Amino acid sequence: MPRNTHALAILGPDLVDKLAHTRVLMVGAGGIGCELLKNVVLTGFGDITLLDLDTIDLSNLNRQFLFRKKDVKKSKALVAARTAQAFNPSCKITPIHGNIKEDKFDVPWFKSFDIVLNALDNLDARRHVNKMCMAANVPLVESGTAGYLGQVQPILRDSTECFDCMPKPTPKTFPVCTIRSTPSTPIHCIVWAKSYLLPQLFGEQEDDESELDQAAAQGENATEIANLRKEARAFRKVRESLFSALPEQAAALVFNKVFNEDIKRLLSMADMWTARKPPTPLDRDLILTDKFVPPAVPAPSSSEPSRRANATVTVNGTGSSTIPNGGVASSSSQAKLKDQRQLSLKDNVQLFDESLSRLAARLSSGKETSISFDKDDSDTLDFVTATANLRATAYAIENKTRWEVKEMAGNIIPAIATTNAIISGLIVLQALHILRAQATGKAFPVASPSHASGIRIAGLQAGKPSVPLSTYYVSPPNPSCGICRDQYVSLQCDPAQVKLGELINAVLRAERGMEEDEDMEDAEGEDDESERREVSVYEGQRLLSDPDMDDNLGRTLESLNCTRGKFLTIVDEDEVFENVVLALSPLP
Ligand SMILES: Nc1ncnc2c1ncn2[C@@H]1O[C@H](COP(=O)(O)OP(=O)(O)OP(=O)(O)O)[C@@H](O)[C@H]1O
Ligand SMILES: [Zn+2]
Repeated sequence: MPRNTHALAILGPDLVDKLAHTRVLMVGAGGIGCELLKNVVLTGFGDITLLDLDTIDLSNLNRQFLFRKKDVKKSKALVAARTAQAFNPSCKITPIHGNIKEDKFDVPWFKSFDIVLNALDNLDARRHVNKMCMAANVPLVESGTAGYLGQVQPILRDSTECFDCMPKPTPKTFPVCTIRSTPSTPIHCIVWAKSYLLPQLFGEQEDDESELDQAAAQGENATEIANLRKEARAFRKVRESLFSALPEQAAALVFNKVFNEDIKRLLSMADMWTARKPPTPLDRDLILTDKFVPPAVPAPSSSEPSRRANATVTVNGTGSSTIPNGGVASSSSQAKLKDQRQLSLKDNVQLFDESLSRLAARLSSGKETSISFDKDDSDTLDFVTATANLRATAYAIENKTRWEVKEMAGNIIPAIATTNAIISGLIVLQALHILRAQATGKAFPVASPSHASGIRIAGLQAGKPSVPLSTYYVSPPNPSCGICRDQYVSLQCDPAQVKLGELINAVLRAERGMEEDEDMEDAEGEDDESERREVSVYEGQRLLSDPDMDDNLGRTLESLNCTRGKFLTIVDEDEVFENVVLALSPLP
């Protein structure tokens, strides 16, 4: 039986034939990408370009089934292509180990594909591919998964909204004073450890006054801000001791400043604690000799999940305190996996000491000039776990295991192989719908309340196990979208020769329908034409010229760092004409 018998029966000969000649770009060869490549190859797509910037990590193997242990540290794109090639030797797979944002992947390069399938994990790369597909007018199938949820969105220029038509919610942030002075939940302590303490001790040395200026401008408590400024200055001294004192002394110094003196100082601001429970300074010597009595963690409110409801005392005391699931801290939990073990208060102090000296040694060795949080860097994860828990103890907040801290600090929602597999199947179905519609040569049919058949968003929803799949109508483009409503023009030129002024004149001439020899102006733009439009020119967010700023008009594009792959946006100051976006590409 020929390989495509089933595909022929299901899709029909026309579409099957089209697939063999369809050029598809796949961006990302991770969790979704591996599943998707397998599907795309087995469906019968004939010409696949697969791009990924990363190498294979051990932690990928639980769900990225095109990779084996021997492949760790090799290029994802190359290994995935090699593995999938064996599934269908007649298809051509071109792997590229690179970043999709590189300038060489410009608009003409995107135009060379019939369809683009995204299998990415970050907003930045997704937005970039969206823009390139809008500029090149190539259909895009966008996808994402988070735990048990997933979504596949077809994006078709002029027919559907694009990825950027609606603003995306920004990641949650917390007021500075909550993080720095008045935490009330574990995440507040984790954010403090990861984004404040770790950078203060091991990050780039920069003054954090501007963050405080901003907080003051936003009306946060003025005395508190003044105190935080003092504290920041005191930190510089502590940081120096990390590299001059013996490790044991340095750990004690940092501990006492952060978990004792700073907390005492906060306590002295009585008005802060009239409506909330004051923190308890930690005494290092008492903790290490098992004599410290930590403040009790209040029982969780009834809205907490029930498995926590029988928690009685603190999770972080000495050997005698209980942990939420009823065991005794430290001793009985030692049998558990290291990461999932509930640490005692003393364990946390020891973990603090060890990780602090490991991090200090890394900076002292001179190999690194600064260290920032990375969930896969165990020194930073240990440090954040220990310091977040110590702070939580001082504030009578529940402690977290190293495993939980990793999830919370890394904003990680566990990736589920089955979700990726289902979503990858839906991506191929969406691609087939689009290709079939494309073959008719008419506008894409988009489903709406009055027109049931057509392209839709497909998703995997939570909370309804009986109906896991759902579809949604696609919205039309947002008329004010700055990405898909702009006019894109591919501009082939030699940036070393063309000057910005010449370029603007050429565009304005085109707008007035004039021939080149009708033009009276030169590059430096001694223009005396009253009807000339006033325009501003931007590269990305960077302003290159406007009616009052003509310094750059005589400069070449190259000298302005406007080369292949960059976009120049020409904005009509009178808003009569829509923005024109020039996509710079090389001469043939
Ligand atoms: N700008 C980019 N250019 C090319 N590939 C990218 C870009 N940004 C992300 N990727 C790739 O997209 C893939 C996304 O896959 P996935 O979400 O499974 O992430 P992962 O890095 O494999 O796993 P995890 O993040 O859970 O450790 C990754 O392989 C990543 O390298
Ligand atoms: Zn848009």
